[in-house]
Amino acid sequence: MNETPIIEVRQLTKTYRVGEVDVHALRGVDLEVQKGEFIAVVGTSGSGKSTLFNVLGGLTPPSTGSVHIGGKDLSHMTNAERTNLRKDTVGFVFQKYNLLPTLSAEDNIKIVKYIGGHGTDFDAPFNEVLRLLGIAERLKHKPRALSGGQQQRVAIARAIVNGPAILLADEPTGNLDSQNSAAVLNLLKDLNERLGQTILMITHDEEAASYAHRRVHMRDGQLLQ
Ligand SMILES: Nc1ncnc2c1ncn2[C@@H]1O[C@H](COP(=O)(O)OP(=O)(O)OP(=O)(O)O)[C@@H](O)[C@H]1O
Repeated sequence: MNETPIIEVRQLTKTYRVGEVDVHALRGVDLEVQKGEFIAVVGTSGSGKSTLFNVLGGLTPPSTGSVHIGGKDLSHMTNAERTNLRKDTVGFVFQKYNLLPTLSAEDNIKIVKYIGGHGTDFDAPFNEVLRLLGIAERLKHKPRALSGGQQQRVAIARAIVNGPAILLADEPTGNLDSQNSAAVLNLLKDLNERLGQTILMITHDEEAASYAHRRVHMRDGQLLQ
């Protein structure tokens, strides 16, 4: 028996109105992602990757078509439900790490647990995340004392520490050299293989995409699978 996909996108379109011109960023996208998959969405600049990411994360409303996340129809969600989706179901990682500069690496991760209402109970999964981070000796350091790759790994830990069903990563290695990119991609792979984290990663880098189980190509607002 097939499980319900964790992400199910049907005939999704998104059109932006820019002055007098319609920009068709997504033109009928279909996508199914099963729980535990690690998928790379590859495509050139302007192909619609970030728009897809923003729609999946409930940040941008689609024009037409449907998106189900964890079996729930995004278009039928209230604003409050969409906020909860961003808080509990989807973890985000961006090209820029967006860490708080005055907090240590460890507190950057822990603060999300406080905000998320999960209290101070730092359970086994949290400790496993810290272990997989591979920067145990640097956790007390502020972000500026960490390399870009280390900062991105902290940002990834922060994104998943509340156990989101899906991790959306938009160009997570876009600012990194090849050594730091490999460290970040290996962390994503470990999280997927060891914790079963579902990951959707956007990239224009084929090398980065090779870490995923499956890659789909985006061109002119359409997904070629
Ligand atoms: N907020 C917006 N308003 C108007 N047009 C937009 C907006 N966001 C994206 N677009 C347009 O939609 C198309 C797809 O953009 P999108 O950012 O999704 O592509 P992308 O593949 O993520 O590109 P990049 O790799 O450069 O980030 C482009 O033509 C872009 O100019």
